[in-house]
Amino acid sequence: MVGSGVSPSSPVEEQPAIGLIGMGAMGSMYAQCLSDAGWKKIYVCDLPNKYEALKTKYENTGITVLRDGHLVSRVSDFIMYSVEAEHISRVVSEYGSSTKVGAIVSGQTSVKAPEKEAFEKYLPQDVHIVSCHSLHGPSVSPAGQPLVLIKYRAPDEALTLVENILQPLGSRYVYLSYEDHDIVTANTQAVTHAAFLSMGTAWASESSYPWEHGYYVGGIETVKVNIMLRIYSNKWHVYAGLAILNPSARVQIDQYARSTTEIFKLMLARDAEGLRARIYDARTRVFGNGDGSRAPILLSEDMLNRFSLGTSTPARAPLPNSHLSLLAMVDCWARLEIQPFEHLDLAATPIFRMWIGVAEYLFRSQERLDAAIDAAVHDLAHRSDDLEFVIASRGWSQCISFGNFELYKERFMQTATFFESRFEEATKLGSAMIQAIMDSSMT
Ligand SMILES: NC(=O)C1=CN([C@@H]2O[C@H](COP(=O)(O)OP(=O)(O)OC[C@H]3O[C@@H](n4cnc5c(N)ncnc54)[C@H](OP(=O)(O)O)[C@@H]3O)[C@@H](O)[C@H]2O)C=CC1
Ligand SMILES: O=C(O)C(=O)Cc1ccc(O)cc1
Repeated sequence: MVGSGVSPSSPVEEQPAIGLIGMGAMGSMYAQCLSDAGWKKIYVCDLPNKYEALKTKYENTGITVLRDGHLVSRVSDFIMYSVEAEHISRVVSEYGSSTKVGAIVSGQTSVKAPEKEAFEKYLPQDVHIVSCHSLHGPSVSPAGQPLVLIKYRAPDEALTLVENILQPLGSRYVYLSYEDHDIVTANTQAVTHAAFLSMGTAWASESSYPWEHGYYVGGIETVKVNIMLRIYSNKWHVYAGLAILNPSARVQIDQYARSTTEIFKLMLARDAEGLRARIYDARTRVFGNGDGSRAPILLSEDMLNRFSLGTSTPARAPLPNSHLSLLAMVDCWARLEIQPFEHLDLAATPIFRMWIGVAEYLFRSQERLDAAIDAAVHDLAHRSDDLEFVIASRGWSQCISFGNFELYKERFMQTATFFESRFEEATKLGSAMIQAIMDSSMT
């Protein structure tokens, strides 16, 4: 194995050859970052039909484009597969046998059960496995974000070498097993995405960009809109993979739909006391008695207002909102006995961090929570949105339970197409909002 103490300033002949298979959003972000830092031997490929285009793109850079994963695997000391989780088995079965003897193999997939199976099945015994997962999207700066490392079949020096190779990302290493990775990411990502996917589907079903008409503008509404758009502007397969292939995810997404529906039934029955009891109970289970020792994630509503799409300030005082998506989220965490704050410091993605922040903002204020419960039972302004939301969350849960990628893609793309014209602005604002919240939570 290449000396594990190397750095980008080591002489070229001592540097490890780094191979990246899959040059989509994550693969190219890694290639650029590692090359910028000074790693000199970077070999990349995507599907052979993209060879010429990639070659042109990386001409005169330190990044060498090869025609396929065989060529990358046979020359590289560290190889990362950055391909769709749905395809990881097929891709590793194709190139795995070309892996250089003694190399370290890694994967970037968001769900590890299929990756682990593929590596065990198709990699030769004389190569090491140290996997990884950046817990953020490709348009977020990796600096300070969690980067999961999984030492599965490898000596300590192999882990040290991977740590050194990835050091230029500036990410914070989180060490997990393959199994714990999937439990943690189901708790943090899968169910969070279900909430935002459902918001998007609900608004698209009403053919509405509500923030352009003065609704869902300002404060936590801004977070809902920006993150929903951010998710729909990402690749559908990322969300499909981590929801459908993660063994723990389905149960949670099913519970989210159940919580949404049951709360909505209490609303329809005008059962204020039943709803209040259920929501207060969920609050105690998730937030405890609120000793106030942790600073809130969302520092101020004013700060969030800066990132509103459409109008920068609400056109009118916000209408009372049941915040059904949030009542259901906390209810769901409570019923699954998930303690979201335990994941916050260890392995929170930016989106999960903001989602807990929004839940906390609502649930840690008696006044805001009571206003939401009152609105849920007595106010009809959001009732039709809430109805669409219930249908959407049930639909997403059912779709994921079928395990059908094509169906998932159809649903996702139908909503994404509706919002597509708003993605550019939303991505800029969303990234700035995430950065502001990350900065404020690090100071
Ligand atoms: N995007 C995100 O926010 C994050 C994604 N991830 C994970 O990283 C992985 C990659 O995601 P991302 O980069 O966003 O997805 P992309 O779709 O942008 O990139 C995947 C790339 O791999 C290519 N590919 C497929 N098969 C092969 C093959 N046999 N040989 C070489 N290349 C191949 C794909 O080609 P084609 O499109 O033609 O199939 C595509 O260009 C996924 O597993 C995802 O879950 C992890 C963290 C964040
Ligand atoms: O922050 C999120 O949850 C995102 O949506 C971005 C993302 C998507 C997939 C990952 O594996 C990691 C991060």
